[in-house]
Amino acid sequence: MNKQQSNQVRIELKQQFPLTIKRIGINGEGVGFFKRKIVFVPGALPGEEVVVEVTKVHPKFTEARVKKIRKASPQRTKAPCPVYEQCGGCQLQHLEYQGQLDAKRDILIQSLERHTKLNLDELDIRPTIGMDNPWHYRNKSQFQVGTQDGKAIAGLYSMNSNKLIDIDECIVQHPLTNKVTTEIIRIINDFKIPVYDEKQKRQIIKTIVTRVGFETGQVQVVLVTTEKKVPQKDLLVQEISKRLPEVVSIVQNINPKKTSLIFGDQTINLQGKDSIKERLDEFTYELSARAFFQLNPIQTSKLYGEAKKAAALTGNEKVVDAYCGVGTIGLWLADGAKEIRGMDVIKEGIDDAKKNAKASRVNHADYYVGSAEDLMPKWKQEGWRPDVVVVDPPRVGCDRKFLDTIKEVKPKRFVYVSCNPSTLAKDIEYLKREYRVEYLQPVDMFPQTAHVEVVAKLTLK
Ligand SMILES: C[S@@+](CC[C@H](N)C(=O)[O-])C[C@H]1O[C@@H](n2cnc3c(N)ncnc32)[C@H](O)[C@@H]1O
Repeated sequence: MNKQQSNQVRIELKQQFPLTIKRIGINGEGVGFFKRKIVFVPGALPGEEVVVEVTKVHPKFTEARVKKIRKASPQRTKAPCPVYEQCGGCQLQHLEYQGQLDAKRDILIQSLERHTKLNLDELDIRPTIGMDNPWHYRNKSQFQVGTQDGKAIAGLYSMNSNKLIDIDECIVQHPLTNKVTTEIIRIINDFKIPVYDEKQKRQIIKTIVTRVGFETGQVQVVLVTTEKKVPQKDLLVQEISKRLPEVVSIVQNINPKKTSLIFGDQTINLQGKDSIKERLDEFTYELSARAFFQLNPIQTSKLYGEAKKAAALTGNEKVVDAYCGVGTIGLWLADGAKEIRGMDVIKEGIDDAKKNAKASRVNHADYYVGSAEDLMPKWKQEGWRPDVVVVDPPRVGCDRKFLDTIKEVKPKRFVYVSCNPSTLAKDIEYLKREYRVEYLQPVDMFPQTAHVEVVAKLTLK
């Protein structure tokens, strides 16, 4: 069948057909082709032969669900989480761990195929670095608060509906985050503290965020609320301190907006410190509520180790730690660098970064509040040029203005730590005239999910 004919193939809603699954797609779904049209099937695995039913038809792709598995993958396994199907927070629990690691490398390959013109046969794309025990790895939970049968609950909104799934034992979370959230909900119910304002028809306590220091055992609780005033706030704080001695910091963050962003701009200390401490190898980090910190501390050491390897410092380099958060990567690289400059848009993160450098006796690192796209051109204009640049941007990738400055400043090495292979691929493509990709190293920061983290080493041509 030629291409024109294949485009004329009509796929109808509820239509059923057999499908062989070829790959895992970027969102963790199985990917197959029906008469050359791409079909996404959540829950299906590579190598499987399934019968699917079409659930949605789009101009360029089709969504379908598994009706029957005719031939199952030998890597299919039973997902241990009781709310796996409803929750949607994890996408790959039904795939054995080695299969997940392979799938993540393949997702990276798919992104490079899609967004670059690189010859993939010539690229060194390494096997994904996994975890020994890929459970209970998350140091932070962000559970939404709601009500069910008149009682407060905390959990995640289902991927496919607006329903809040009550979660009291999430198996990818550190047990302390589960314990703390469950106990706070118990306190709210014990004292009948309202989480929803019936009159105003709005949520009062929106989200309970807990972050634990794996090495220190310290826990911070952030109560995200729509306004400053919360009924029985003092009682709630007092009970949390009484029942949960591991909680060393309780803060309130006010976010009146209805957005997907958890935090608003205002944070108030309610009890204890403003931050908690965490240790990774020999470094101690101070973490404020809004400051970014990697979610999987065990893999973070491996990730930063890879960043350090790729930076290949000799002691003489001026290094930029762009999108630095609390300064973690820069500190990791500090003993090999002559000078380090880091920047981040979150002021609390930069405040923490300065404290962290001081605590680690690193005197040759400076941290600045501001965006990478504003500060890099400014430094260039002032005549300050780095030899090595490490970036770790959010999912949207690097700003073009920042990458344009990199092309002009021409650091010898550009180390790209990425949490989104699509934007990584686009940015690599944008830099390809100036930079050669030496290798790409995926690291599994989020077992059981389809998220892929990669360290890419680029060198100046
Ligand atoms: C993925 S985190 C990386 C943080 C840090 N490197 C680490 O490993 O913990 C991305 C960071 O980029 C910051 N950020 C977002 N947009 C930025 C921008 N345009 N310029 C600088 N930093 C930015 C965020 O505040 C966040 O701390």
